[in-house]
Formats: sequence, structure tokens, C-alpha cells
Amino acid sequence: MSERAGRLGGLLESVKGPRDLKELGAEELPRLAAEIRDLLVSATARTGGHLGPNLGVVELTIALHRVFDSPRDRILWDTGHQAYVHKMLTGRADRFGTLRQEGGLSGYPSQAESEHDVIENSHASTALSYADGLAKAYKLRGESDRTVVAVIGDGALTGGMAWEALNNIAAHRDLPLIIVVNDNGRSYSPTIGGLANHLASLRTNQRYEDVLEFVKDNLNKVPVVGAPVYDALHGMKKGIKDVLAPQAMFEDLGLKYIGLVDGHDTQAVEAALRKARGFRRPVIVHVLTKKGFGYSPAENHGEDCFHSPGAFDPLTGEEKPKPHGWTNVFSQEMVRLGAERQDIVAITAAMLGPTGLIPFSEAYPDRLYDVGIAEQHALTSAAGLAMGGLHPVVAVYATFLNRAFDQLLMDVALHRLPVTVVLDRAGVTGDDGASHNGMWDLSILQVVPGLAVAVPRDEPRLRELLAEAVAVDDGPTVVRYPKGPVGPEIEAVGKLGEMDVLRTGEPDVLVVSVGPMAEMCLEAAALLDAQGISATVVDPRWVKPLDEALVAAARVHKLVVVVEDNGRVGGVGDAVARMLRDADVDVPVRTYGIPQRFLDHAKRAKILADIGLTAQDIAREITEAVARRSPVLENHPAR
Ligand SMILES: Cc1ncc(C[n+]2csc(CCOP(=O)(O)OP(=O)(O)O)c2C)c(N)n1
Ligand SMILES: CC(=O)[C@@H](O)[C@H](O)COP(=O)(O)O
Ligand SMILES: [Mg+2]
Repeated sequence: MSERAGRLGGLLESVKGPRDLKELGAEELPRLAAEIRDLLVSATARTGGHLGPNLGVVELTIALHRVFDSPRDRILWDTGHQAYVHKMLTGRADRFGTLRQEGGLSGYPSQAESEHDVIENSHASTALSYADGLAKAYKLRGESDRTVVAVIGDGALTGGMAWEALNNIAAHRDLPLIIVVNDNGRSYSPTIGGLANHLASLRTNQRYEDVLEFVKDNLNKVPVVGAPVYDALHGMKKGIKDVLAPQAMFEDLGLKYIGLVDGHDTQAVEAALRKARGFRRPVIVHVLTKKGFGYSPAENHGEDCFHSPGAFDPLTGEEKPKPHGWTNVFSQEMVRLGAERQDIVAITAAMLGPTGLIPFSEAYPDRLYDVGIAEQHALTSAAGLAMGGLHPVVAVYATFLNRAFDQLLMDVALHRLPVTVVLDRAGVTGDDGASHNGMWDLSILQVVPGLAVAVPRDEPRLRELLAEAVAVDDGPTVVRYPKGPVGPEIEAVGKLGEMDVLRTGEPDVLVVSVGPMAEMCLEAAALLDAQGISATVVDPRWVKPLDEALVAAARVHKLVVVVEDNGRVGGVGDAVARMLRDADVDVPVRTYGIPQRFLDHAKRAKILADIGLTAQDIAREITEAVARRSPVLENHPAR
């Protein structure tokens, strides 16, 4: 893995930390910004990553680290996907070739990488709450000279937690806390909702644009004096904006407001930040930026301004074609189901493209709701839609369901409502690190009464199980599948109750394979043959509630093995073990899954290998267990 993503520009190479940055002259900053953009494009072209968001915060980040004194002052990044420039300016530019690679730089802030990094969680709308807590702590510890700065995007600002934090921050007028609203008008797609409309009105207040155009047209005609005067006015444009585009919403909250500031004018941003710092109280600095700024393939990328492209050609911006994935299957099936069932509606939490709902939204524009980055609202709004006689399908990434657990439990399941939750990126995702692995859902969903969970093993089963899920009208259903390409189709060779039998054998080992683990489990079973151990492999399809036929099958086997792409604690394996215990079936049960710890970023396949979720590892473990008939297998990492 080459540490460098190509040769660093001279200025960027000279910046080993914020102190060096502060020593640069203002006239050097445009070149520094250009060198940063070059590195952003060259690095993400090779590794993939959040190019669009980071291109939009180059000048903002330069200004932040020139005005504030990190790490004494704390600079927090909401979601953290836009912290690449922050990493470059805090001494990691020379490692940017390792971005999102195993052992290399994380795609998000990482305390292990730098004292300048704070929030690692990659989950949106949390930075203001951290800032609230940090500022209160510094005040209580007598460290009020430390300024806390939180950078939050317009998308993250649509998350409810951000408003809970604003409500609290506004109540403490003596906290030296600066909220930088990085307003580029987009999450992936244009940000939605009343807040977004208000921000848009601030951005594009026509009176402001008309005045500026008039000034530009008339002043530039005046020889010698005209142009400099226009430049001065242009430099003051935030002042004009203040007058013409009131910012009542924020000020009504009791927060001071500075804006609108041109986020690509480093000096204007520095001036605004210095002014904000001087207030020594909560202040909002509303900065206008452009996602993808300075790289036309990103600026002109219609769907999401290169929010998180895979590897691409830096000259053309052309991405490498992505293989046919689970998301594509869901996307197609939703359009088909939408034609069959007029009551089916879909909800996305600001991830229309990533969850595959664009075709559904184009086919049925009135039946798609984008609620912003608001998963809790998504679930309870779905409850309302269901109470109103519809069948909502809520599509979210598995890891983001966590924050909407109570809404699923108490707003949907308690009322036994026909809501289907589709969890994309379930299981190990890899590149985005610990906070993105979908390793929690099969555990937390076990405790929801009346909720059914389906885990398809391949494309036909995803189509079948999604259709079965939306046909359930007396309670919630969940369908979950991983990131990336769909594996080979695996036909059943028989049935065991409602479960698919994928392989029959002598009653040595009963392997319960959860969803996409089927391919690997069949390979393991073939390896076991060579050891004279015969394995039957079954795919439950619905893992909650479990099929009672498992009990009778387990009773006649020497060992039951459960393999799942979920955390082991409280997952399907534990549910099978509990079911057999309750039925007094005294057969040893071995559960294999993701070890219950936060996993560092790496490719999905590499992580699965590292944690022992491979055919060779599972076959070896089973061989040893059968040989020893030992009830305890301590050494397997997946245990
Ligand atoms: C709770 C949660 N839901 C969804 C996401 C996926 N996500 C990552 S970045 C992003 C858009 C963020 O938009 P914004 O805050 O405006 O930042 P920008 O990318 O525009 O800089 C989304 C939806 C997430 N990280 N966290
Ligand atoms: C930051 C964020 O939450 C997403 O942008 C995340 O990077 C998802 O990536 P994939 O869509 O590539 O899984
Ligand atoms: Mg945005």
C-alpha cells in the first residue's frame, strides 16, 4: 500500500500541522487549496471515498485551522465524512494514499490517528450534542478559554438530535461554542424539508441577487474605480445578505447568527470565525459552499455531486462500473411491487440513491417520501402511514436503524402495524469502519414482539422474501442484505418445515446458514465430507420467528452450527440455542458470527477472513468440535 497518493504539492508538504498553516501568507492560500484539491482527487480516484463533501470544505477547513488553536480548541465534524482536509492539515497529507485501506487512514476522524480528531461515529446529527457537552465540561473545569467548534452540514441539520442540541445550547448563553453550518444544499441529493427550504431562501434571496447584479453591471462600467469598488462590495456580500435575507429562524432560538458567508472565500470565512470567536457565546456561522467545488465531474454529477464514489478516472470522473448488487435487486423488485400494490409507499432517510429507491420515486413520485436524515421520524411516520391504510417500506442502512429502535418497537410493533423495514448494508461493510458495519440488527430485532425477520441468501430469495414481507398485514417485517454484489443463486434441494434444505447428509452436523452465508456454509460442508463428517445445511429464510421444524431436526444430529453475518451476542445463533434449550434438546450448539467488538476498516472479504467466517475456518472448527465433542470452543475469533 503506497502511503502517498502521488507527489504532494510544495505548500501542502510544508504544512505539518496547524502552526505551519497559520504562518502562511493569505496570498499563498489559493495555491494551498489547489494542492489540497489535487490530492483529494488523486487519492479518492484510487481508493474511493467522500470526494464531493471534502472538495466543498477546503477553504472552510483552512480557515478553521488558521483561526482556532486545535487541539486546545476542539473542532468537531458532524458525520465526519468531510474531514479529509482536516486530516491533511493536521499532519496526515503524506499518508493519504492509505485512505480507507486496512491499516491506513480511516475515512472518518480517528482519535488513534491524531489528537486533533474527536468524533469517530460517522452517524449524522450528533456533533452539536458533543459540542454542548464539551463546552459545558470546559466551563465547569475552568477552561472557558477553549472554544468548541462544530461543523454540521445542512443534511445533518435535518436530523432531530441536532435540534435537541440547539435547544440546549441556546439555553447557555455563556458557552464559547461556534456552530458552523456548512450549507451546500445537499445531503446526497438536494436536502429536503422546511428547514432546507428556509436555508435555500437564505441562499437565493432574489432581492440580494438582483442588487448584486445591478451593482456588478453598473460599477464595472466605471473605469479604474468601478471594479475595485465592486470587489469591495462583493467582499461585503455577506453584509448585504444579512440585510436582504433575514435569518430569523436561528436568532429566534436565541443564537447569534453570522452569515451568509462565502465558504470558498477563505478570508471571508476567517473574518466571520474571528468575529464569532469574539462573542464567547453560542454563535451560528452560516457558510455557503458547493459540494464537489473545484472539480467539474463532481460539481456536475447530478445524483450526488460525487458524495462517495468508488474508484474513478481522475481525468474524466468516470467511475468504474459497479457489479449487480443486492441494492439493484431491491430497486427492481420495489418497482414491480409498486405496480401490483397501490398501497405500497417507500420512505428514505436522505439516501434515495444509495438505497436504490430512485426508480421507485420516478415510477411513483407521489408514493416516495424522503424525510431527510431522520430515521426516527421515518419509522413513526411509517406507523402513521400504516394506520392510514398503507404499507410503507422504510429503506435504511442497517447500522442507522439503531437510532430508530424505540420507534420500531413502540410505534410500529406495539400497534402491530404492517410496516416493512429493508436493511441494506447489513453485516460487515468494511470500508467505512466500525460505525458502519451492520452487525447489530439481528440482535436488537430479536426482542421486538410480533416482528418477523427475513434474510435472503441470493437474488431469487430476496425477491420472494420482499414479496412475502409486504404481504404481511398484521405486524412489522424486516428484510436485510449486505453491501455489494449478489452471490450465485443457490436452489433448495428440499424443505424442512418452511426452511430450505440446501444440502442433505447423515445426521452428524446440522448447519443453520443465515442468508448470504449459504455459499460459504456449503463449501464448509464439502470440506467436512473429506473429514468423514456429514453435514446437512438449511436456510431458515425467516430467522424470526424460527421454524419449529428445527427442533426435531436438531434432536437427531450430534452438533448444531449456526453461521450469521451479525454480531454473535443475541443473534440468530443465540435464538436457536434458546429454542433448543426450551425444547430440552440436549445437542451442542456452536454459533459463528461477527465478534462483539468494533472492527477497524478494511475490505469486507478481508474482515470476514480475519474473524473466521470462511469455509476453511468453519470446517476446521466443526471438525475439532466433533472430534472433541467439546462443548467449548474458546479460540475462534468469531466466537
Ligand atoms: C444517521 C445517519 N443516516 C444516514 C447517514 C448517511 N449519510 C452520510 S453523509 C450523508 C449526507 C450528509 O449531508 P450533509 O450533512 O449536508 O453533509 P455534506 O455531505 O453535504 O457535506 C448521509 C445521509 C449517516 N451517516 N448517518
Ligand atoms: C458517510 C455515510 O454514512 C455514507 O456516505 C457511507 O459512506 C455509505 O457508504 P456506501 O453507500 O458506499 O456503503
Ligand atoms: Mg450538505
